[in-house]
Amino acid sequence: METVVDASTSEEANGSAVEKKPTVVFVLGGPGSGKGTQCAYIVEHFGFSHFSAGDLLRAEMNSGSENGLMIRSMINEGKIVPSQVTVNLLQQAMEESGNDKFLIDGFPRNEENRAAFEADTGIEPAFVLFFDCPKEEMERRILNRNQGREDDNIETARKRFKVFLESSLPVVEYYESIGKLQKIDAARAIEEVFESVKTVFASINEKVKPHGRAQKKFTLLKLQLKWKMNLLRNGVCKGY
Ligand SMILES: Nc1ncnc2c1ncn2[C@@H]1O[C@H](COP(=O)(O)OP(=O)(O)OP(=O)(O)O)[C@@H](O)[C@H]1O
Ligand SMILES: Nc1ccn([C@@H]2O[C@H](COP(=O)(O)O)[C@@H](O)[C@H]2O)c(=O)n1
Ligand SMILES: [Mg+2]
Repeated sequence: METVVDASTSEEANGSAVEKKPTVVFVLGGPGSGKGTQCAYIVEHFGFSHFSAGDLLRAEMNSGSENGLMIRSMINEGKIVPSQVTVNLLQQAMEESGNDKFLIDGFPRNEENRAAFEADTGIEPAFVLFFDCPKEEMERRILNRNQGREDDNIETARKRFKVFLESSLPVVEYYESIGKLQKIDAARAIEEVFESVKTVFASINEKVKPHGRAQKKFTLLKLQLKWKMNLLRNGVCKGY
């Protein structure tokens, strides 16, 4: 298993140890783009714990909790559940896992999600994976998924896609603007997509190995410049 080192943490300042925060990678992409599928492979290869915000919400919905009815109605309408509910579920799952490396899948879904997670945990993602897939392919995948999800029908899928465009893409664009976005072409076969994912994790590992503060800053600036050049050349998504 390969390891991934967080650029922002395991460093010593003035001889004293700085508190080591967990490494968090946000995994974003439209409904059905393949986030959960790829996360399972990443867990196997890179030792992360995987938490899907949607899965946590569905478990909470089925647990008979006081938020259950509200969550069911939001999910069936493709709407985004208030951040405090989702952030609490994520924080609890992270604490209970005993791990310090997390793939947070399907989160942050909007600016409110992003700000609430940062305010409550003090954690910023090491980087953000974005699975870029055309709408027609995502629709096909959702309608063929067959996992008994109440929201896997054409009507709700279209609502989810609209919410993705209006609320989630701006968050993707935000991470692009600060040089943290790693865009993956998700329209290919599962194995091909994972080859690209592996390259991202391996190259991040190589580039953020702990070294001097000045060298680290220089490396990050170089990376940001490279990502920005790529994004300028390719645009942020498949032109939804
Ligand atoms: N690259 C791929 N090619 C073809 N089918 C795929 C690919 N990746 C995933 N799938 C299939 O598409 C469906 C959706 O994948 P997955 O559940 O991973 O998407 P997701 O992004 O997590 O969706 P959601 O946002 O709705 O949770 C699944 O049935 C999965 O097996
Ligand atoms: N941050 C989030 C994530 C999900 N939801 C709700 O769950 C639904 C399903 O999410 P998937 O990632 O499993 O597709 C989604 O449509 C939302 O209703 C949320 O509110 N907040
Ligand atoms: Mg999923």
